[in-house]
Amino acid sequence: MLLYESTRGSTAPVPAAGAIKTGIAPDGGLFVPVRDVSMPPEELAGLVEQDYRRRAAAVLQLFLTDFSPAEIRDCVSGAYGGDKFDHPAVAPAIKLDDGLFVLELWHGPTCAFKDMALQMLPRLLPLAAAKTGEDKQIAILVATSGDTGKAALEGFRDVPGTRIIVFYPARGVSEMQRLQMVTQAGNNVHLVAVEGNFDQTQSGVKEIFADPAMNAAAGKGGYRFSSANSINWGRLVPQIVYYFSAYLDLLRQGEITSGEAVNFVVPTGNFGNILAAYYARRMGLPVHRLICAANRNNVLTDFIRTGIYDRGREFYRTTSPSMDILISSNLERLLYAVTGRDAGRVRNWMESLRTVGRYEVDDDVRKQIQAVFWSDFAGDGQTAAAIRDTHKRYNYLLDTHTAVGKFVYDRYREATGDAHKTVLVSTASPFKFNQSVAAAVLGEEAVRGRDEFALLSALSRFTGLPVPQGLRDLDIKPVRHTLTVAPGEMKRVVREILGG
Ligand SMILES: N[C@@H](CCOP(=O)(O)O)C(=O)O
Repeated sequence: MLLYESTRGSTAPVPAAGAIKTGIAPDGGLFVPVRDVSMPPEELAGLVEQDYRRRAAAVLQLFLTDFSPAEIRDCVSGAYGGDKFDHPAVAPAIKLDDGLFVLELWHGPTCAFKDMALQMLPRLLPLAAAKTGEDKQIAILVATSGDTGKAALEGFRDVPGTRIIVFYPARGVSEMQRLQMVTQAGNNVHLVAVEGNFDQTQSGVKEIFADPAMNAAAGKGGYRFSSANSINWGRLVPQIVYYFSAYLDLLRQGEITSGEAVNFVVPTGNFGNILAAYYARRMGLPVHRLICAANRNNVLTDFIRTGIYDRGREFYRTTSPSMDILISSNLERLLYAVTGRDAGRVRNWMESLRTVGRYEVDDDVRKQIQAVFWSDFAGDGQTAAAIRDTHKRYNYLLDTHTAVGKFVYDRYREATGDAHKTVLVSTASPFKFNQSVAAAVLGEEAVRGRDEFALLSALSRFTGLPVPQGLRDLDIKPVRHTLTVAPGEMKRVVREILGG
């Protein structure tokens, strides 16, 4: 059975069910498999003609060895079956030109890539709780810069044995993201705005996980904590699937030949999405470079270029708010992998990040990272120009986050001349960031004074595409969540909700 250990080295290894149920390791580290996992080439070849569900089951089974094939099949059909996704391929790879494809990950209920994992985790978590003999309910704490929150609320809505509390930065999400969250229905869902930025919100949640008194209070109320952020291994595995699926689609469409390496461009803030691509590569998926696209909060770009991670910088609010992050949680897993599982070094770096706000990795680590990753960033003006130009050139509308990726892809091509076929990972529907997207394609004048819903209609007319189901009717749904607190009040709120 495949076990999972902590990147900080002081937690006894556990099966996947234990890692998923716990979310974050008790020593503050992140769970990772104790050994590399490979996708056998013959198994990969056998998946070319299969649909997304079969591909997902194959990848998941390699990691979740304590889940039976029948359990995984049920989870996969529940997550990706029926009409949950509004595209038959679930995550289609769309050709823009001979060298560039867009992997659309936003056909799920909340119009962002988070649905790819957050339709799955609510199925895995109750199973994980049962497998580990858990007698308490699971209280899921989430920090969001906009997309994870809604996808987690929707995924866990009324899931028996769970209660979910989502914290978001009060002024750090798009208006559509906010409306999606404040109108969320469900008997087990709670939403709290925090007067702070995403980093403060995420640190607040991590403090709660690490606080013995909070854990005891949750226990008294009949709960144990878990996470639906990408710190939870159960969030990452379903994200590995779509990298395989994109590659298999390109093979099936005859765009690449078997074994041909491709690049992935990934807009990322918390480093979870691109880390999933890195795991796919380690499993044997032919990947040449992973191109990490950042916005003006370019802490990851600086790190990949210099080996210095320094969060001591100004925090900007951008038109790609889901990536407004300066503390990228999942980098810890990458560091663990490239140091050959050196928990001591990882612990020291993370301690240094916590206490002095920066760390610097050794040359060997930096070089290993640079051998795979390349990074650049886009400002808001460059993001808007990428939306406009891509629409003009390909008649294809990008959301702001994907546009950051497109800008960085163009930079990458210019800088390296690399001609490998490239998949641009599209993380959200353009309708979700309608204000910035409409301003980019229709002009600032055309959006001035028009509300979100007028802009949805305007974009729908402009593209000839329907407004996605998940964004319709937000103007008539009742607002159910209005609580706003200071970062220092997050613990109190959790105690009150869980009644410990
Ligand atoms: N971009 C995220 C931030 C949290 O990231 P996660 O992948 O760790 O959940 C968001 O939209 O909330």
